[in-house]
Amino acid sequence: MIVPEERVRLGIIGGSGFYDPDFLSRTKEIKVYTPYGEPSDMITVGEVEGVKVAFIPRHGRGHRVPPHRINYRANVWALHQLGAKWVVSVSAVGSLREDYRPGDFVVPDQFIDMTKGRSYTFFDGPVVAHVSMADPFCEHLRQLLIEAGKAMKLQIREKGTYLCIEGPRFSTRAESRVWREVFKADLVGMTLVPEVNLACEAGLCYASLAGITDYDVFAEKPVTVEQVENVMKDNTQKAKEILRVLVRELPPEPERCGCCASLKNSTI
Ligand SMILES: CSC[C@H]1O[C@H](OP(=O)(O)O)[C@H](O)[C@@H]1O
Ligand SMILES: Nc1ncnc2[nH]cnc12
Repeated sequence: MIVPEERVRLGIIGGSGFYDPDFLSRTKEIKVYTPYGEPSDMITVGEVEGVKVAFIPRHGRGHRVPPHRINYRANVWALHQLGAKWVVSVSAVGSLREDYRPGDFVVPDQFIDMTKGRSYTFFDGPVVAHVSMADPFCEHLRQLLIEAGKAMKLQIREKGTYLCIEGPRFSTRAESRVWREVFKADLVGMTLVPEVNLACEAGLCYASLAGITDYDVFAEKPVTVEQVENVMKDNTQKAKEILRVLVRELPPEPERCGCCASLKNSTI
């Protein structure tokens, strides 16, 4: 195995519309080899406010990789290999409630998994692990993201349940009704799972920064890619600014959270 020399504090996974590492300075592109195959793209290592950061666009540059074909294991493994202890995952999501509006940000605190057949674990045997997912996100990192958003006077929602569908199609009206009324989810997207599970297994402090682009299919006009793209550009610029404010407060090592210890007592 080739272990990269670069060491970073923070890993950033860019979602739809977030492919350009232009918010980093002193950049270098590196190829990271993993036991799980190729990450979605080359990884850009650079600095934000003097802090070393690694950036990977989840769908690859130019959005070549659909949500169900993303090599989540390789992406998470690559960031872990680069020494990232903190990972922020940026996503475009649909809203399932009127008061969470396009242009708002949400830092989810829960998720529901409706995906169908992805590679969910690094522990495929003979070592078997069952990590706790009761509180799936790093609370420390969540709070730092919320504070960064508030400092920028953005509408940033402190809680939300992200329901992850398999995609690549959007939900039917009947499905969307179930997500809202039966499951009481707040957001819908296609990429959080299994990224979040894998980050937990890798002992990373992981949080999601979800930018709302649409009202899914319960609004008068159901969501389209065009609609997502219109809002996404603005959300991406705001997300980059939130990240810039975040790194100023990001400690070198996580201290007051349990996520990094989640593998303890999880293996059989
Ligand atoms: C282009 S709309 C659907 C697409 O956008 C979201 O991706 P990401 O979470 O990477 O921002 C959604 O999950 C779908 O993959
Ligand atoms: N309505 C929606 N459903 C699933 N993924 C999305 N990404 C952005 N909007 C979405």
